[in-house]
Amino acid sequence: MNMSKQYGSKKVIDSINLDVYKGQIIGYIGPNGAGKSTTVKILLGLIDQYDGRVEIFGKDISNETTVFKKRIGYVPENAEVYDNLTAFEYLTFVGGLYGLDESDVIEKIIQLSKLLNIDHALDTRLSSFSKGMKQKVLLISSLVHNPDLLFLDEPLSGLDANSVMIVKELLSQLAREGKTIFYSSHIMEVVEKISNRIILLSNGKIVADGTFEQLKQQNKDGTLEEIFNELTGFNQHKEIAQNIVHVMHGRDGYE
Ligand SMILES: Nc1ncnc2c1ncn2[C@@H]1O[C@H](COP(=O)(O)OP(=O)(O)OP(=O)(O)O)[C@@H](O)[C@H]1O
Repeated sequence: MNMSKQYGSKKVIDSINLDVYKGQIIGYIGPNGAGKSTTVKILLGLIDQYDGRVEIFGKDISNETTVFKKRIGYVPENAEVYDNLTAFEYLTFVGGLYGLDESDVIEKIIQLSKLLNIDHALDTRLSSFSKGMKQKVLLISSLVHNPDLLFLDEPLSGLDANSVMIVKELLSQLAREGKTIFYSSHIMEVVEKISNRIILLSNGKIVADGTFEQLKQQNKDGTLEEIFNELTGFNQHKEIAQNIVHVMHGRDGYE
C-alpha cells in the first residue's frame, strides 16, 4: 500500500507505505485524529477517493468490488447495529450479505454465541443488549464467513476480563493459522502484549513500525505508552489534568 488521503487542503494520510503479511497481528495506534480509521475505511473500500495504490490479496482494490470483501471481517468502533433486530436476525442477515448457506450460518451463530455466552439472548432485540454483549455480536458477525483478513477497531471494548482472555487467545490462534489481523486500539497494554508488529501513526505519517522489542531499542526503553508519548511529543498530562481541576473549581473555587 502506498497511499495518501486529503480532505480539503488537509492531508489526513501523508504517503503511508506499508506491506502487510499473512500471520501478522498489527497493532495500529496513534493519537485521536491521526488517520487510523480513515486508513481502515480505505482498505475496506468504504472510502474510494484517495491517492496512490492499495493492494489486498495482491490485487488493486480499486478494480475489485465484492470478491475480496468476502475474505475480510470487520469490527467497527461505533457499530450502527440494527437495534430493532434480534441478535439472531442481525447475524443471519450478515451471513446472507456474505452469500453463505443459511443452515451453515445458523449452526455457526448458535455455536459461536454459546461459546461467547450470549446464546440465551439470541432472540432478544439488540437495543436491550449491554455494551459487551453487542461487542460479542459484532465479533461473531466478523467471523462467520471465516475471513483471511480481519480489521478490528477496539475489539475488546466493553468486554469483561474473561471474554478479553478468550478474544486475545483467539487472535493469536487465528494468526498462527495464517490469518492477518489489523487491530486499532488506544489501550497500550493490550497492543503491547498481543501485536507482533506495531505501527504508530501521527499526523497521517508512520512514525514507528516494528515489533515492541524493536520499538524499545529504537526509542526509550519502557512501556508502549511511554514510547507513544515520546514519539507523539506529548508530556503535559499532569499539567493538563491540573488545569482541568482548576477549571472545575471555577472562579469561586477553593485554591
Ligand atoms: N469526512 C471527513 N471530512 C473531513 N475531515 C475528515 C473526515 N473524516 C475524517 N476527517 C479528519 O481526518 C482526520 C483523521 O481522522 P480519523 O478518524 O482517521 O482518525 P483516527 O486516527 O481514527 O482517530 P481516533 O483515534 O479518534 O478514532 C481527523 O482530523 C478528522 O477530522
